[in-house]
Amino acid sequence: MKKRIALIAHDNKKDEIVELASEFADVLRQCVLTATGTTGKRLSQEVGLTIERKLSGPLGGDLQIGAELAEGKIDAVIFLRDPLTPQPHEPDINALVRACDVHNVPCATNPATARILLSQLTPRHPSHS
Ligand SMILES: O=C(CO)COP(=O)(O)O
Repeated sequence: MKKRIALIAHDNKKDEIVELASEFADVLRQCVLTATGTTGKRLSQEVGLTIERKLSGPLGGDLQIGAELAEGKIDAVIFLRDPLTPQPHEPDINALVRACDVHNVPCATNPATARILLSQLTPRHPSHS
């Protein structure tokens, strides 16, 4: 069954999620993707991924993804948070990360962890020995 991945990035991290998604585009194309509004728009326009877009984060997108996750509909979350900029919807952000911990869903909050997570989803190529 296809993995269901949520992709989210704060504004200062959007270039990084585009770079990450480009790097792992082959893997991500094999997954069912969802994203918050602006992140999803950039990933579909700049990386060409097919993504279900929720509302923008400050308007409730994190909560929509958190609700799906609580229902068992999300297998992993890539959430590139900006730790240096206050966010008006901080409670929503915390709720999503908390939901990951409650339901034991992998949640990568920085690119280094995201690369490890996405590498695990990369199909192994059989050797031609
Ligand atoms: O704010 C966000 C996550 O908390 C991201 O929302 P956007 O992808 O709409 O910018």
